[in-house]
Amino acid sequence: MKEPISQALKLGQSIWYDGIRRSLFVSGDLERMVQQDGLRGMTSNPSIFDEAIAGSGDYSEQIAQLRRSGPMDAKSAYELLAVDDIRNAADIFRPVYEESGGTDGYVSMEVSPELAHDTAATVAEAKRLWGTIDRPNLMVKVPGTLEGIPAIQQLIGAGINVNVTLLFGRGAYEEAALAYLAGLEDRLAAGGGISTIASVASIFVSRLDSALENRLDHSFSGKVAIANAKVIYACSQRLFAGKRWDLLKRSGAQTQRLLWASTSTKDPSLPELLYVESLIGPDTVDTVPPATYETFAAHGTVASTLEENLKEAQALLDSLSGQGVELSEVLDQLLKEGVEKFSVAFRQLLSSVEEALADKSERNNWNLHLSLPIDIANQVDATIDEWRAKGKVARLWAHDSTVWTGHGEDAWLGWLDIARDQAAHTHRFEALATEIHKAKFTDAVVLGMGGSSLCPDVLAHTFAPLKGFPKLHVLDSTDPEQIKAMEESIDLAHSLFIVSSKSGTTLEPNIFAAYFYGRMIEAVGIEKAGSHFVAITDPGSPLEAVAKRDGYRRIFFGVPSIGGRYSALSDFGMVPSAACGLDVGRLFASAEIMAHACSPSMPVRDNPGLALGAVIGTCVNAGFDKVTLVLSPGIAHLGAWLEQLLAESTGKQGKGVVPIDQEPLGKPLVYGSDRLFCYITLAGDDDPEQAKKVSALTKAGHPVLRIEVSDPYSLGGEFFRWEFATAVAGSIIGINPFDQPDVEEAKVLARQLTDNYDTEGCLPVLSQLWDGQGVTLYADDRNGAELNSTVKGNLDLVSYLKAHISRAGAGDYVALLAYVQMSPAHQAILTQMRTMVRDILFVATCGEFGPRFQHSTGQAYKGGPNTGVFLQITCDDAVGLVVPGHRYSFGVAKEAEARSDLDVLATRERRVLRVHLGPEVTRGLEQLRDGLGEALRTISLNQ
Ligand SMILES: O=C(CO)[C@@H](O)[C@H](O)[C@H](O)[C@H](O)COP(=O)(O)O
Ligand SMILES: O=C[C@H](O)COP(=O)(O)O
Repeated sequence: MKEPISQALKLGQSIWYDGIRRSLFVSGDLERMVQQDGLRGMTSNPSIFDEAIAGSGDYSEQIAQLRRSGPMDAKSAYELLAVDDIRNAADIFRPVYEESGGTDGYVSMEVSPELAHDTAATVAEAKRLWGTIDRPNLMVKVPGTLEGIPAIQQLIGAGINVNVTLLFGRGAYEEAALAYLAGLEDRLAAGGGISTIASVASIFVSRLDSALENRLDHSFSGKVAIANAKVIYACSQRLFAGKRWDLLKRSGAQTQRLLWASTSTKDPSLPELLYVESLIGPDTVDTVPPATYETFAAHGTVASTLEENLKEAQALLDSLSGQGVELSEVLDQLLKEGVEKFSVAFRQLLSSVEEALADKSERNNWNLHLSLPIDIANQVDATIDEWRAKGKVARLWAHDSTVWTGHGEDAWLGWLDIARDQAAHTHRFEALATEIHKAKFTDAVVLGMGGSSLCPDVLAHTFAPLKGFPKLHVLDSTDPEQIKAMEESIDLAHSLFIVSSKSGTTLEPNIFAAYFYGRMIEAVGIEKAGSHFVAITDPGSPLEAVAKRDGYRRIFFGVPSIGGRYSALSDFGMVPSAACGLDVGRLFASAEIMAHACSPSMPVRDNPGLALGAVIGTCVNAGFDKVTLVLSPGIAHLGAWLEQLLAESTGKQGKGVVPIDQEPLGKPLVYGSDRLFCYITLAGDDDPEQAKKVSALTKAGHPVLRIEVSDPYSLGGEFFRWEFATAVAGSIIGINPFDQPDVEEAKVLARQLTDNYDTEGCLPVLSQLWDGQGVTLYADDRNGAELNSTVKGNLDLVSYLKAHISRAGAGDYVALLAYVQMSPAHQAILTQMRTMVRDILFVATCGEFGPRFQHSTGQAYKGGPNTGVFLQITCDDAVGLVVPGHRYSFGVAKEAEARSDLDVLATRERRVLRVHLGPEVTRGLEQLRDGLGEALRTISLNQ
């Protein structure tokens, strides 16, 4: 038994599970929780069933069967699904029921919330459910409304177990308890036995604090709901004592236990287990939702807390009127809202079932369509079979590092559960959205690199800005022109800066933060500057200290077991999204559905993440390692997130994916046989030209996989699917997908150079390879010697470019790494260069901006297969921008990053040449494009 659960039981409290879904049975998880953890019961409600049925693929198979079996209305279909689950759960809890003599082991199912104000209908419905489910350890849930109370008496009188739900205050509780006693008396009077009748009175805890959050000052935070529960407990002590009760007890009556419901904390500033740990005491039940359950089972603190300070609890409630709060009104309102909330969930649930019955929402292989050469398709099948035979999906979820290399991967799997955990706390994102909305910011700028900025970047480009919320931007370049351009595009005094760095030690976000904090002081004054900043970082990082020192508005924490590129659904991706008004709850819901589809409870063949990962991993091992991303226009920026995830995760030890993003599509003939095309489209965003070209590639026999994303919020699910697939591909390729050794090395080198600049006032002098025609070339000794021996005295730009670029052969790729402003004009020139290279050399091409790519594809360039030919492009900076607190400027920082990049590429024996342009960057790039064109023409003439 889990220690906290067994200790609570010793103190008289049974822990129940506040959740149900089919996968709990299929996976054997529920059985394990009952047998090994010591779980003693389960509750469900309309919201829980809505989440389970509408929010997962668990039921699609059964719904499809129902559809095939003939016309059926949504309510009947829902009931069939729910009844199956409740029966299954009741059977799993049956041994607990038997062994506890009928005090524990119950599973609750609620009557339709639409009947909450109709006594007769509630009684009839409860009796029908009792008969249909036909399990002695069922509890039928009836709300503690005015009309529910007489129904409780009648049902208890009829020998049916009742869970009285939606109780908020002492008055309603008393009514429920008296109805229970009266019901027992009725049954006795009618000659029935009462010893097998059980009942709980469900007191909803957290909702009271949530209702009072904005009405009381901070000193009341997290206290009122607990005091209210204690006052109810004191009342139950009185009701279940004395003459009336003794008589019933002698006839075998069981105490109607108090059950604490709504027990997860909703206010993020409160400890997660506050309500659970504060209400442990005799004759009680605590039903805890999944995320809270796991935390409590793992490290809950158990002490007999319920009976402490009972008198003070009443005094605290009495003091509320002095604060202008009429408690009884709040409690009435909560009941009203509670009924409404369950009714809404129930209606939503029925409409999803209806849709599924009409075949609108059945998930067909999760929109993944494959067109693979037959030998690859066979290998993919064999890989999936091997995963099934070796139970690798379950092992992956169980954090078994031997799925990969057995070197610490288990410590990096926090992303598997993050959607579920976040979904349980959407309240904190709602609070942030309200706060930012009130503050009337016009712009929000994420200052961060790679994994800490790419998810917000995708969402900023996918969703239009929302009225009343700031427009989302991302700054991930030290190019001074780019920083200035960002500053000029926003209204500084009305902007929010989100400094995002997991480690808190990355050079770029730290110097961006220093710069904009200084600018903010100039704009709004030192007192207010901090309120324009938010930090997202891991606990205890240097950035946390800066945020505290500078009085940042909020600090959000990452999860230490989630690496940057897997952090999209953690606060790194979700805080900026919520701040800009996106409905992060919808992103989590879609991610949860996908996570569930990828879980061990689903058939291995239907696992959408495994299928994708198996294709990628198999293709890479078979030499199709240039994973070419083709995205429909509305989600074009997803490519930058995907390339980081794939490249940084798999590109190491000379192996891995080389992602190719934003390369215009060409005719089938211009591609070598090293490509896997991933065509990802957003429904309704089709580009017919693009579709035609992809279809030509498919016909020509190139491997192509296609994914259709139904709407922008489904990106939540895609984030999870691709993370899972990348982890699977990493396992197939045979590397650790969670480290980034070569990125780290370049980061350290760049910091050394900038630190050195602070003491020396300059960077070390570089020796040139060649200088002329307005550009300077640099290379390390090995590359320099190789190029010099090829140009054979023809010392000009075109000859060097030709010598360098012609080193790329079949299976290689050419990467242009430009440390210049990331503007559309520059992007267009790089694209022209890439197209020329691809169409003449038939090799894959990458076009990246530095230093941004160093935190992304940079890992694969340095650590992946040694098939890259790199042309680094740097420039003189027209704008000088000093980094506050340092001697160096942003231009120097960028130069340090370019140098460290070049150094690491050279030490990894890569083919690399640096071209330094003058201060006129666009002209310099055009000159380079023309020179490259000429070089390629002479190569093609010689072919
Ligand atoms: O069965 C019960 C109570 O009887 C529970 O399922 C109860 O409905 C839930 O604890 C609450 O609905 C959860 O409330 P909340 O955490 O969403 O505020
Ligand atoms: O991809 C991650 C980047 O290197 C940024 O790292 P960070 O979040 O620790 O600043």
